[in-house]
Amino acid sequence: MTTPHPDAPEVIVVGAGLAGLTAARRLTQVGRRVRVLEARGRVGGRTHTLRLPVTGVSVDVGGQWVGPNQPHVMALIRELGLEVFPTYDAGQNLALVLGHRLLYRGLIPPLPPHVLADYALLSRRFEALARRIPKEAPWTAPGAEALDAQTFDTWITRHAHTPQTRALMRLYAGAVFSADAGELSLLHALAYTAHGGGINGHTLTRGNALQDRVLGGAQSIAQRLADGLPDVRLNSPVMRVEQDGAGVTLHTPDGPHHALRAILAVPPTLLSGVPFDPPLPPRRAQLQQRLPMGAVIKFLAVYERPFWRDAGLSGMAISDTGPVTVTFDNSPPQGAPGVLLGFIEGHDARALMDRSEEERRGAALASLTRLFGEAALFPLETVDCNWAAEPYSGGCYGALFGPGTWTGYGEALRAPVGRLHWAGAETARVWMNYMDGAVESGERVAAEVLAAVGLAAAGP
Ligand SMILES: Cc1cc2nc3c(=O)[nH]c(=O)nc-3n(C[C@H](O)[C@H](O)[C@H](O)COP(=O)(O)OP(=O)(O)OC[C@H]3O[C@@H](n4cnc5c(N)ncnc54)[C@H](O)[C@@H]3O)c2cc1C
Repeated sequence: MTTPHPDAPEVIVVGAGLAGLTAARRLTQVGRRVRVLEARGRVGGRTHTLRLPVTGVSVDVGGQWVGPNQPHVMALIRELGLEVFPTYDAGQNLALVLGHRLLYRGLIPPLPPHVLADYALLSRRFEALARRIPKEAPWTAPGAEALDAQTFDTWITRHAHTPQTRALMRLYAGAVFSADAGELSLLHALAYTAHGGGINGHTLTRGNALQDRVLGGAQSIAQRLADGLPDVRLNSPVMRVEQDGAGVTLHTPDGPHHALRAILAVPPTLLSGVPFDPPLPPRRAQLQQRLPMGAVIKFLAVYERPFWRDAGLSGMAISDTGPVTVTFDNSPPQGAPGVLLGFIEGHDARALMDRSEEERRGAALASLTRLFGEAALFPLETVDCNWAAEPYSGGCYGALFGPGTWTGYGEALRAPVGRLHWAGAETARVWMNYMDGAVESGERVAAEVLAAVGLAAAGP
């Protein structure tokens, strides 16, 4: 490895998602020379805004919601001069649970009183446990080993007394983790829930994480960030990472890139396929093997108008019969055309992820029709994003922590390895696996790198 050239970047950021670009912005703002290497031909990573060809409407096929309880991303949106608009939530919600079609307002459908009591007890018990978990370091929680030795589903099965309560909690896992409850450690489910201050923080609109969408699409945050940076290189997948006493060398198809330090702001599991020289410490290497990505297909159907609003429906629905298990009204702020968003998650996503787009479309429209009637069968156009098919994401919304991962490997999640620093939504100390967490991790890692290299003159 050669000593970095004086004109070379001081810091290389791998990944032009919200985490990497936030870190690059903060370092650039204090005069550091930064290069961003991005594998895809676009910035934004797990945020992706598409303009649809037939109707011309813009839709987010990746992350989209932000809320007032998410200070990092909200502050960044303001700083970049972007605006948000409220999620449409007027009218009644719809639930299909165990074959019953129910209309309701708020979070919980009008189930029989004994079921509501069961759900209230179970969710309170779950949230009380969640409050005991330190979000930044779940492995230090009292009784962490026992909580991490069982799955969320084991806990649901043991403590829920009615099939409806089990169905609702499993829907929570699908909607919030894009996974089945059986794929998640209980400790992870609790810690993650704690990031939102409870179940409602993750699942409700007003005052919570689903309150707003970004005008122009969520990808515009990344685009604005990148526009302010001098050296963002697209189509530059990092294929090998080297470090020694003098600096780091990152190899892309265009050749080597040298710097003093590197920030790796990509989903940890993707780094399992990247050789490191010297090899990463065993705990870090095994951590990367143990963080599979969730399974989600985000499906959007565009209609001339939001016809469900005529029937007094909000467009928000939950269903324990897939493949679409959660829907929202995703129409633009002016209310036309009408856009229905359907999430396909966990086992439902696995059943469809290897099928053709046409087959996924047919299955998703059948679900929307079951919920909203015949009119849902005839959209002007549809689009979906099958995130498992995206090689530079590997799935979404984020990494899943199965049993044993937090307690066995948690300490390695953010600990720098020599000149290598870790960022990304998976490493967030707040709102892990959300856009807010990605931004927080970018801020945290920028401060970490500055502490290592100093604010002024370049030096190791
Ligand atoms: C369908 C879906 C819905 C979601 N909904 C929401 C939501 O409503 N609200 C919310 O807050 N969050 C949501 N999320 C999650 C949110 O989008 C992510 O947590 C966040 O965008 C992650 O940002 P990041 O920078 O950490 O990672 P990423 O966005 O994944 O960025 C990592 C970047 O690294 C690049 N990369 C990977 N490997 C390499 C390599 N070897 N070399 C160079 N570059 C590489 C990738 O191409 C990518 O651009 C959703 C995600 C999805 C997919």
